[in-house]
Amino acid sequence: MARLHEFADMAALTAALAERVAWRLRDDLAQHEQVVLAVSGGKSPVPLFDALSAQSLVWSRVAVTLADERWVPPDHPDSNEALVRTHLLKDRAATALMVPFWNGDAVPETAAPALSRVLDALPHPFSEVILGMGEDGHIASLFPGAPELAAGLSTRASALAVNPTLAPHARLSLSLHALLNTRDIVLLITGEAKRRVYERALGQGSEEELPVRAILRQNGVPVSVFWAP
Ligand SMILES: O=C(O)[C@H](O)[C@@H](O)[C@H](O)[C@H](O)COP(=O)(O)O
Repeated sequence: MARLHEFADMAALTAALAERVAWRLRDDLAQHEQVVLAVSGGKSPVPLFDALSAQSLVWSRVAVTLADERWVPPDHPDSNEALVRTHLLKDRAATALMVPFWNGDAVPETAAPALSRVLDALPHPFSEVILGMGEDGHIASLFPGAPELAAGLSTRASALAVNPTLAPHARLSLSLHALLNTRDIVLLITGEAKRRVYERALGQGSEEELPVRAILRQNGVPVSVFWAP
């Protein structure tokens, strides 16, 4: 069951969420030598990344990885790795370890097995998975209508290639199984349109129609929805 946290604006949301994620990482660092934070790309998390990079914690023991990657090199403007390196792995967080998805292969299909092995070797469960959501209800790169969606929702492999029908770029995404191997999930959404999608996802319908339902309907991992207009 998801818990909704509503804020008056993005500034208030960002401040509260940065404190919360930092608290969780510190708490886990007190008990584990290395902890893992998995983050989504896209526009929504940029202010959060900036705020998080100013948080004081032992970042050298934090591995930062992705929920998904657009299959473009890190010097491409759409690269999620570049977004994370630019906005999160700086200031106090500059010493965090980046675990990228991109390996230079021509297509993500050939990269998925090796990435799954890299991800499986990281400490589990992850400390936190921070997800965004598209207006089509996708999370990570689990897109409605993608030929790989059913596999993404059911495979035990950690990573899979996805070829969205509408969104740009082939992708490499964590599977639902990997997204749920965490102590906590944050779903960060902004604006009225995504709020309506979220409300709709709480109602009846399939996970294939709105993949975000797959995390809202499970009870194994707490999900906190952070929303601002
Ligand atoms: O790389 C990506 O595209 C994502 O990780 C994706 O799942 C993103 O979180 C949503 O599309 C929301 O994106 P915005 O925040 O840009 O709306």
